[in-house]
Amino acid sequence: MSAANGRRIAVVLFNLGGPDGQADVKPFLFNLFNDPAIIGLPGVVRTPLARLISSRREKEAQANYARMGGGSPLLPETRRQAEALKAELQSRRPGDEVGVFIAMRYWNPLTEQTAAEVAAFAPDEIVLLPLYPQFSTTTSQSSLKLWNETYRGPGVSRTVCCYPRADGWIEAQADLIRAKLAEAGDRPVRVLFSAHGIPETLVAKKGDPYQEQIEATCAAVAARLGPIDWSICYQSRVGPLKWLGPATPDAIQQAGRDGKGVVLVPIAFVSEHIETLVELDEEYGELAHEEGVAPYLRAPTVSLHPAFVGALADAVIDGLGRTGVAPFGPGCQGRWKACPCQRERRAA
Ligand SMILES: C=CC1=C(C)c2cc3[nH]c(cc4nc(cc5[nH]c(cc1n2)c(C)c5CCC(=O)O)C(CCC(=O)O)=C4C)c(C)c3C=C
Ligand SMILES: [Fe+2]
Ligand SMILES: [Fe+2]
Repeated sequence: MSAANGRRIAVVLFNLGGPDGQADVKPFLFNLFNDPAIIGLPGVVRTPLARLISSRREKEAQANYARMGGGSPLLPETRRQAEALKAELQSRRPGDEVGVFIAMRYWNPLTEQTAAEVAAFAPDEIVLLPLYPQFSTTTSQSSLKLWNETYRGPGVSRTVCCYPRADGWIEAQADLIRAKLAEAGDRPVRVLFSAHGIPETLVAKKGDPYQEQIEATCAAVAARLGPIDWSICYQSRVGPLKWLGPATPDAIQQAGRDGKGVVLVPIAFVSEHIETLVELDEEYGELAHEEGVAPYLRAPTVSLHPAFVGALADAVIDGLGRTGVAPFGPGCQGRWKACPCQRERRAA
């Protein structure tokens, strides 16, 4: 089926998902820890372990979600981004019929439901677009793998693997940080780019490009800001493995020892949720206060920033323009080392 004057284009946005209410916390955590991309053990061990961890973690996680009204704001935030992207794409391609869908990895709307909705939309073309600027086996690859195993409808698929240095993404970040630097005035501050951590072994043994892409994003944002004091740190550590470091709390303490305030910048998230509103604002805000780190300012996530929405639209249009069966990263569907983005990286 084709739109009257053009093509039917489905854009599928991928994100992690979050519980809608308190009763969803445990099954959401179970889905997360039962993902082989998160716990790389055979199912016979992983599934009971996921049950155990989700039971043990439930109360504490529920208390954290309760601080945001009971559930995660991630889905409503992502819906607003989907609407903004749809409006932008419709204005850029008035002849096409565009549908923007959301597939969450661990909570509703889950991949299976979205795959059925996309199939019913009967697209001519599909662009798979993770809401993770930096590619990781734990996030984008996990979502894309499940999508490719699940979707059985029509349409030619193209994948946007990642966009760690996309112009609009970098500009949106820089713009939001500039506002916080202006708020700091002449008080000395360090810009701390805080990324969600992953276990070190994923980088060392699986060659996960996440850390390298985080570093690429931070360098690009810092370059656009001009001379500033900046460093990178990693938040949200879970479990017994060694994670990427330095840890964000340590970096905040270090800033204090160096006599600096902090502008904290979430650099791997594109919307607000538990990891920004509770962890960065409340938990680390308290730590900064105890450590006498002042000012402690947190840049908002890029959310609906027009430059960011523009970057997503650019990525979709770029993806649509790629021909053949190797668009923007089929390599990222489990074979990301062969992806064009990795070739660009090696050439840089
Ligand atoms: C760049 C984004 C993310 C990476 C990389 C990532 C890896 C990762 N996460 C966990 C464990 C948890 N993550 C949780 C919440 C959460 N994680 C991300 C993003 C990334 N995770 C987001 C956007 C969210 C928020 C969802 C929401 O509900 O608002 C949680 C649940 C919260 C908690 O209990 O702390 C867990 C657990 C691991 C183990 C991992 C890599 C191995
Ligand atoms: Fe996470
Ligand atoms: Fe790629």
